[in-house]
Amino acid sequence: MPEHVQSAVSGSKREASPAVPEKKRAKTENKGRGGKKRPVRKANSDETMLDAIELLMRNAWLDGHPGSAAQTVPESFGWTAGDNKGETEFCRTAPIAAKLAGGEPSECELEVYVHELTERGVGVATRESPAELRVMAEDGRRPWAFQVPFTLRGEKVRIRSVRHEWGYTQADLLGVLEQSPLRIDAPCKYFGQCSGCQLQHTSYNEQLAFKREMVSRALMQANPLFAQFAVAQVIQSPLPFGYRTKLTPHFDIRKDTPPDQVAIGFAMAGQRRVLDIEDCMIGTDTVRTGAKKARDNARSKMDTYKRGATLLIRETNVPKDDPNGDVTDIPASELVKDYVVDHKGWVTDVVKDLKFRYPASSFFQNNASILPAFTGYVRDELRKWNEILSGSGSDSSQNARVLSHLVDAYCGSGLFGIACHADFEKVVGIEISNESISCANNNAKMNGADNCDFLLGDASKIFDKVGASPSNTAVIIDPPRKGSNPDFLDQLVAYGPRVIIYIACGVPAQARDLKHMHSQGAISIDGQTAPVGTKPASVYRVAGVQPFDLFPQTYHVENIVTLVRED
Ligand SMILES: C[S@@+](CC[C@H](N)C(=O)[O-])C[C@H]1O[C@@H](n2cnc3c(N)ncnc32)[C@H](O)[C@@H]1O
Repeated sequence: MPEHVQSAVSGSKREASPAVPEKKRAKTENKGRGGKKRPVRKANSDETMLDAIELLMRNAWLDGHPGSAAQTVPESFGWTAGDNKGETEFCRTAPIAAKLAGGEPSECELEVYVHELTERGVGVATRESPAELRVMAEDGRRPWAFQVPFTLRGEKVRIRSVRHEWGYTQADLLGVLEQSPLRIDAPCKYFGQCSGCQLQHTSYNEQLAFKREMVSRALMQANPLFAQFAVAQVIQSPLPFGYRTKLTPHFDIRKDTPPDQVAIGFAMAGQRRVLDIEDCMIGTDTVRTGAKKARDNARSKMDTYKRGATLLIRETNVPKDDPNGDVTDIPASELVKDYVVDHKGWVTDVVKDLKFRYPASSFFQNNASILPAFTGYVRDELRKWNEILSGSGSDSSQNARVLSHLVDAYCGSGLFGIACHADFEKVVGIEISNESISCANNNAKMNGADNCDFLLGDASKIFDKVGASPSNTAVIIDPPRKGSNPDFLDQLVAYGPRVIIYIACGVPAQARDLKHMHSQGAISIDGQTAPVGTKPASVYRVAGVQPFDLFPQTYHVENIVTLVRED
């Protein structure tokens, strides 16, 4: 393990991130100390840890002992799970964790085996080796689990516990005792301290394999029947480093910190402090140049910023001879890279021969290197199904096509609708942000996509505005990380487009949405649908699951699911 990781992870104190899974809430609601009613906490992403433990319990070693490994900390320990003691947590946590894990309370540092990774790339470890876990399973006992970042399956590591969550203890990695053959030296000197990247300690190929597995796992955890969906190999980013076209370093101005010592960078792993980062390797060359200048500039006028300020550096494309000039009539190929640091500035992104213009502060996909493949996949998937459904084999002329209309729901500034417009008679998009919708319409105009009409509104309001038979319509949905909602999904199924392309940056939410559709009888698996009282208007089969790696070195993955209506 690189020295900087070791020094970074040792001695750190974590901040709390409360997590009380839904099923536990009812039980915990009134259990505060001294009879005080504790507020009900929302379940959050730490549940992925519980999912991972659950998986651990269900795997080969513990087969036959299904169910959550979650255990509550015994009251006799003088501490109730879920309490947040912030920075003083460690001194109380370490002995408790040691005891829960079957050791002596004096063991503040423990040696543990990493068996699994959560979908966030965090190791799930126990004091027991795989062989010992098998014996435990036979005895019907459950292990106490630890969450250890920056580890890999099969590793034996030294940890120090930091704080408890439901059924597990968060820990810091102190050192790797038995190293996985998949471990590599992380290229970035901030890895292990910075919260931005979680996977730099393994090769890019391994990262891709991990992400494919995470997509399968998310689907399977939503519904075990979804294990039957074949998840394709993850399409890799052409740039595993130097890909991010947007960086947002932030800083925390504290009363006693001299301006030249204010940390400007990203959140420290597991803490609410900011780590000073001079250079971020996942940024594009242009963005890194911009970030260095923006840092220097911020330092020189630190007194003008408020606590919690954020810098914004975004790559843009500008006319070569006139960086402030109008890009409208200049071909994409003639634009050159530049950067924007003004939150109120404008950005032009280039995706092959298309240009997209939008305010620097608004949403756009942040890995330009993969966008031609990403948008190309959606376009080709629609073309493929158009040809198959038209029964026209290789005939791709527009007249022969079944799919004449495209709906781009959650369209942002029009990326997918415009990228696919040439294959459709009409494209209608919908988006809730006023600013984005006006960009989408301007972008359509700038790219000669005259058949596009982007409307302002909630995605669920699109279905009466399509103006075409559902049998001639394909729908793209690309909601935010939290996914879509039953209202939209039920209307989608009631409308019944011939093809649905569901693009997701939040794969568990996407899996949950598919689960909802399946529970309504709207997804068939092996020709079978879930038994429901009233049959839905349309039934789909999953015709493709294709992950894309838009965010190398991090645990994030984008996933595209194609659903085709069964007629
Ligand atoms: C992940 S982004 C995708 C944007 C676009 N497809 C792209 O790739 O650039 C999700 C978009 O959904 C929009 N959005 C969020 N909630 C929405 C809703 N209820 N109805 C319509 N759009 C919504 C957001 O403003 C955001 O632009």
